Amino acid sequence: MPRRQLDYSVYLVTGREFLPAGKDYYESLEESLQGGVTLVQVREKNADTGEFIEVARRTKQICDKYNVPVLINDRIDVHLAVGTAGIHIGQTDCPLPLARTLIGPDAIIGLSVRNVDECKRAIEQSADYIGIGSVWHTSSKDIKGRRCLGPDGTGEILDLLDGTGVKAVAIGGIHLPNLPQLLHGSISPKTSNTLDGVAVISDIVASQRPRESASQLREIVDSFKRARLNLKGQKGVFSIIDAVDQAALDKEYLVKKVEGLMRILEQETPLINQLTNKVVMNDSANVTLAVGASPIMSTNPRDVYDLSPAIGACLINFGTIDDKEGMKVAGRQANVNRKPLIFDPVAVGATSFRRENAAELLAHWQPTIIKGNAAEIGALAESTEVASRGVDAAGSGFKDPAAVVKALARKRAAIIVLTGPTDYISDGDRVYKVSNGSHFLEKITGSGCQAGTLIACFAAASRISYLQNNEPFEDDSQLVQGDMLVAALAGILVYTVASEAAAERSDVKGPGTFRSALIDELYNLTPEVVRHRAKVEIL
Ligand SMILES: Nc1ncnc2c1ncn2[C@@H]1O[C@H](COP(=O)(O)OP(=O)(O)OP(=O)(O)O)[C@@H](O)[C@H]1O
Ligand SMILES: Cc1ncsc1CCO
Repeated sequence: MPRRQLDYSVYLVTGREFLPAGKDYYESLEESLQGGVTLVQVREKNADTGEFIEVARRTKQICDKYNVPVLINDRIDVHLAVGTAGIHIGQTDCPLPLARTLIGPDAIIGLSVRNVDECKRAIEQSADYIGIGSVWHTSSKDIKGRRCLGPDGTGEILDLLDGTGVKAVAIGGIHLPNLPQLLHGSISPKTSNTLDGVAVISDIVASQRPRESASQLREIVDSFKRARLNLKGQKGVFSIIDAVDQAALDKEYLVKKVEGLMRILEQETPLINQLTNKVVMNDSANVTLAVGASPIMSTNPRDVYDLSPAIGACLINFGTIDDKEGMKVAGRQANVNRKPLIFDPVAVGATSFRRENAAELLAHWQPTIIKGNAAEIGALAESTEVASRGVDAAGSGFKDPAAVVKALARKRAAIIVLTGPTDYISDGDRVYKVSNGSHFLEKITGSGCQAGTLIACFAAASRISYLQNNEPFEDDSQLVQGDMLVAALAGILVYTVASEAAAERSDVKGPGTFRSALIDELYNLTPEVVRHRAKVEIL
């Protein structure tokens, strides 16, 4: 008989030590079940055997009322005494094959895994599920300086589970604000496998209102699962639903969408917060104004926190890495407030300092769109095909740029924009190729940074378009609402088309006059000119 299937969506791990003062454990447990907890693990680190059995027995009694299964942390004897659904063991607890012989074929066994090797062993030993962690630092477990996996490390492990039937939950530092980031950011790069649920302790146990806490977590997990079902198969991260899908493959349709977004920017003037480098700050603010949006270059952690609810999108460009704390807060708040977050990892491949900073930021928040030149995208993709020369890329580029952007989009669960004489944009499913632009863009500093700024402006417009029209799009659990693939295309197209118009002007004599002509042409650009000049291919 196959073992019972559990619903891992919101997996509560108990911890009486985290209860708020005056809150009773059983009362808190019952409220959390009413809020939608789907599975409970009784974890007692300090109780003696008799007390553990008593807590487990009463926990099971309450969970039975809600038809929610109970697992026991570590202690096979307690599981056998109480007759729970199974056990959860760690790497240093009773070995899984021995545990299986002791508890029989019908009970569930879950195993904690911290890396790919432990996951492979868990599959070999036929664990029913694995608990992947720690995803982030947490006060409830001593992880002794071990590196946290982050959403992408979690995704690498999920790749191994595809087709095995082994289920997976993530654990460690998971809270309501970072839950969407985790769910989306951990979609596995090769097989698009996803978490079956998340294990939480303090968000529920330490809450004065565990019912609300559990129900908010449940809502996010449920809507994420619905969205994945809607995406059917191997679609990209931000794929739109089938009705629009065919149309999205049509160049005319895309250009029309870009035109619509240009109008929205003019009408709505979204505020774009840009944590960017000292070299380009002024030009970036001016191109923002030229397309109708409103720039603010705020970097102070408190300030970016307060601004986040009011902005249309946030750009993080670490060209001069001056404000890392501000970048952390701004990115995290963009995720919390579901605002598009555009990451421009300037010269990330050039130094280990930059690589480490990019890794730290990417473990802290989930970008919506990542934009870079060939060296930057190559560094993030861990490819050695393109070297960097400071902030520029050296050499002729990738042999198969479309494959690079597609794979990285899947790995990072973000839209990827690769700039250069030809630009490639992908959501992990489709790839758009844009052949507009001017060689003068290579002769002014920060053209890539300005392209990133414009992508942020159009991401804000795309979100507004979604909110205004309730456009048919993927489920509400998406980290950011609106078609971010079209937004990225719009930013690149508008910038490169305006650069062509600027380069053709008779008063443009070189990079200096080109630089100011470019701002004028962005300001004067009409949707009709974009339509006329657009060189977009759908690969
Ligand atoms: N030779 C070219 N012909 C046409 N367009 C170009 C050319 N080189 C760059 N571009 C365009 O310029 C913009 C910036 O791309 P690029 O790859 O040069 O960025 P970058 O190296 O990050 O720049 P920076 O470091 O100066 O910010 C993109 O929109 C790209 O399409
Ligand atoms: C030149 C330069 N140095 C750091 S950032 C920057 C702008 C182009 O990326």
